[in-house]
Amino acid sequence: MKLAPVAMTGPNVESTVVVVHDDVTGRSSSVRLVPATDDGKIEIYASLAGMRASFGTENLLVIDYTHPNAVNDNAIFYAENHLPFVMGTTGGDRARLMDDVSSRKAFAVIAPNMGKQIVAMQAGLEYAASKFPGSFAGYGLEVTESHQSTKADTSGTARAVISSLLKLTDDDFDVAEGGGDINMLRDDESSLAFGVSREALGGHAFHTYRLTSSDGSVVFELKHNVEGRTVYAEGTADAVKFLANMVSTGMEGRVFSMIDVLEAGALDKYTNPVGDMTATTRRAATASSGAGLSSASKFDDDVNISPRITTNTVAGCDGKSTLTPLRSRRPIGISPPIISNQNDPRRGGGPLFSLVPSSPRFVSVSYMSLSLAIHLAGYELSRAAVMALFTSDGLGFGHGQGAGEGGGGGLSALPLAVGCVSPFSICLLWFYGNTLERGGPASALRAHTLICAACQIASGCALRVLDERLLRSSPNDDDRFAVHDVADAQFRSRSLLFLLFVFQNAYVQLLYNQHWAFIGSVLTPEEGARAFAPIAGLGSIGSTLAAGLVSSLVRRLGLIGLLHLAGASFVLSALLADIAFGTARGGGFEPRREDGSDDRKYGSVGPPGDISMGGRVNNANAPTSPSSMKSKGRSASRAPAQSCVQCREGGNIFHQARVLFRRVPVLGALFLEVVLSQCLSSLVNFIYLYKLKSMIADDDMRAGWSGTYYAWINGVSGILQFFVIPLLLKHFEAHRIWLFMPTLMLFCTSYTFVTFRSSGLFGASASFFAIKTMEYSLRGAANEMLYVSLDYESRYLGKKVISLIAGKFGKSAMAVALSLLMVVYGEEEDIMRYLVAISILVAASWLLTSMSLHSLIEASRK
Ligand SMILES: NC(=O)C1=CN([C@@H]2O[C@H](COP(=O)(O)OP(=O)(O)OC[C@H]3O[C@@H](n4cnc5c(N)ncnc54)[C@H](O)[C@@H]3O)[C@@H](O)[C@H]2O)C=CC1
Ligand SMILES: O=C(O)C1=N[C@H](C(=O)O)C[C@H](O)C1
Repeated sequence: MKLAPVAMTGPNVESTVVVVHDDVTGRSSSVRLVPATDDGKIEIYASLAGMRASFGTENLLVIDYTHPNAVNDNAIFYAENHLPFVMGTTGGDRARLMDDVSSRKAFAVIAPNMGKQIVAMQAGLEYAASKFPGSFAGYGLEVTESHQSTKADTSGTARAVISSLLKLTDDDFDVAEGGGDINMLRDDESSLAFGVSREALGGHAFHTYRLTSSDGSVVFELKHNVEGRTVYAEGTADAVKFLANMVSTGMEGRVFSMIDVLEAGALDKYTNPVGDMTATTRRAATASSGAGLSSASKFDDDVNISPRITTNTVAGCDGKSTLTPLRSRRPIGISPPIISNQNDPRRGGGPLFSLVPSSPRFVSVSYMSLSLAIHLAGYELSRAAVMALFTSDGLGFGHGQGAGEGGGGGLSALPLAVGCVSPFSICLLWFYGNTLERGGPASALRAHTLICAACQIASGCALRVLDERLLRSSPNDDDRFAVHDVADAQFRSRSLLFLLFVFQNAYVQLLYNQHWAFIGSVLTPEEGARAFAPIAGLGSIGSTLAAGLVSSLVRRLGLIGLLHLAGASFVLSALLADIAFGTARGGGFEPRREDGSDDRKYGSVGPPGDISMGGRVNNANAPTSPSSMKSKGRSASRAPAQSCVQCREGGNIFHQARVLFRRVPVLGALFLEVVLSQCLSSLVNFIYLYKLKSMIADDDMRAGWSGTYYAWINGVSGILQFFVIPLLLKHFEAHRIWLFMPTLMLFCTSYTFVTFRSSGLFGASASFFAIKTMEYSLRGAANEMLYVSLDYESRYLGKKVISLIAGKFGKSAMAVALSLLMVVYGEEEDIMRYLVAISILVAASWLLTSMSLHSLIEASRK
């Protein structure tokens, strides 16, 4: 759905162009405001003709939030021009309004209040009134309502509610023009005294109805207090969908109420009324107060909707009416969700989708989820093979065969490779963005997954040739040709492995984001909140199984065979993703580019997690999560529309971060905490890999060991994330996580130090195991719990800064430090012991930072 480029506005308003910005999707639309004068109407007629030619006669719908003075004329205009309309505007001559619309057999939803909850309350009162008329006989009624000082009329909602209450009581309450007995508050002082918050003085609707028995011994009070406009925008979205469906049935035009809309929803007559509205649409309407005209495209819905159905758009902007062409039903570019906050009570139960399992959306999401799981499985295979080859003595950076030093080392180039991952990811993102722009999401994902597969397979073939060359040449000081040949082959294989390492780590994250972007685009936020955890669980199972199989696969296929198998998994993943896109295309809900929209986001959504040094995708710095997506919606509604604009306009990200940290010190502390934890993560990973290489010289065995190790990490973090942490968080205060993580690491690194020489692999791998498991499970939940307590702007920018800078900075800083150390000292055992000692210091600094973060959280809670 799209906003139309033209909108009607008040006759006294200058014709102008406004830009309507959607905070959620980041998209903007320009809307030309045309005053509702005779001249203006000529322009509107011309625009209508153009829109109908472009989008189809039935694909236009009006949303009217204008002025009480305009109600009657506007309604006749819409009815005579065969424009179905949703009218929220109150006032005017209501009886005439109903007559005018009904007699013209026009389609409309007209309601003085679009807030679904308020409408449900009204319906309840009506029911009580019809069931128990007069049950409050003798009770006196008092009504106070407060609105922004600019509101021209008496609350239409109050009038409607009073008409129901007057069926219950015999009070002679007067609701005449001008308000009658209603106590109308329209000045800021009275509104504040009535409980309205200062920020909502410009837009609120507070209502209190009090019924008091004649002797004053019994008092009933009914309140509905709304700040902002989101609740109306949401209801309007439902009304639009409902009306589009009614039009499509071919029935005669009728005037519906919001109770009709609610009842239709309750009876599930059509699918997913809110879900099918785009976030853009809802936000645009949220920001609005005016009349909107919108257009829509045809779509075949998944269930219960006739193929003829058309859907229409919501439109609206500051006090105007808009014409809106619609292209896609779904927002694209939703940030990839990460599982966290599994204990979120808002998750609730209920079916996964409001769709039947055979519906195209269910099928397409299932295929994409499988594609994601196979992609992660392929990554596990590739990681095990690449790490073992990277540190191998023949093809890799070890010192065995080539230098004749008898096996060992192999990690000196690793920090540099890790340091190259972030810059390479940025280039890749740019490249991906271009492909996306040229071919759209489906072909971009296909092309890049196949590139990824081809690189694994081609590298495997090249490494096999180089390995044979190395085996053929016997390094012998006297045979200068053979020495040169070995050196040349090693140079090539090392360069290839270096590139493969960087490439593989950058690519896995990028493609993983694309899978989630598709899933996030196809599912509504409500469905997503239920489906993300099982989908992430499927991914977890894929990677755990693959990692667990590495050991037996490597025995059968060898390391290069493992690379080929990884390549084959990526091909399969591409195929499944293609089927997912194909199904979406067939169902008419394929995420695709939209004119003027910020669709590059589809491919450039922020990283859902990060890739550790040889690690899997983790959610340490996840920008969003299913639960946060929900809460994002919630707080976005609380936030002033311009707050996000400030986020974008406030200079470069470093400047924004400085300003933000000064304003929200808890985010500054979180930033430091993330930097230190990422430094430690890289360091203990390096120590673990060093120990692994020095204890297991055989490449195949090393790959097998590391596969099993990662299978345990994946498995344990999955169990923690899905089962243990939600349980624990019921009994322990969440902010203790911040202290728990570094304390555990202080113990683990001290243990590694004490046992470094004696305990073999166990001591070194324990630290890495602990930090990785926490990163995959606890970290995301901890971050989200902190973000959720912040205001919208802090959360939006905080996530951006922390995920973009803190995580990468921590890793890159450690990579640079380790690279320098390797150049100066090499891989000496003593140096490694120093590194373990340093890891204790880093863990201690992390603990100190966490303590300050913890006390800031405590202080803000108080
Ligand atoms: N049903 C519901 O749930 C809700 C209804 N409303 C109603 O919506 C109406 C507007 O409320 P606000 O946005 O607060 O008022 P507002 O005064 O901020 O905006 C009204 C806009 O309508 C424009 N306008 C005036 N005459 C027009 C015309 N002939 N054609 C097109 N546009 C015209 C004005 O230029 C102004 O920008 C009120 O009647 C209010 O009671 C508001 C919120 C919720
Ligand atoms: O003007 C408003 O703001 C509102 N108007 C409607 C009304 O008059 O009832 C609905 C809600 O009160 C907000």
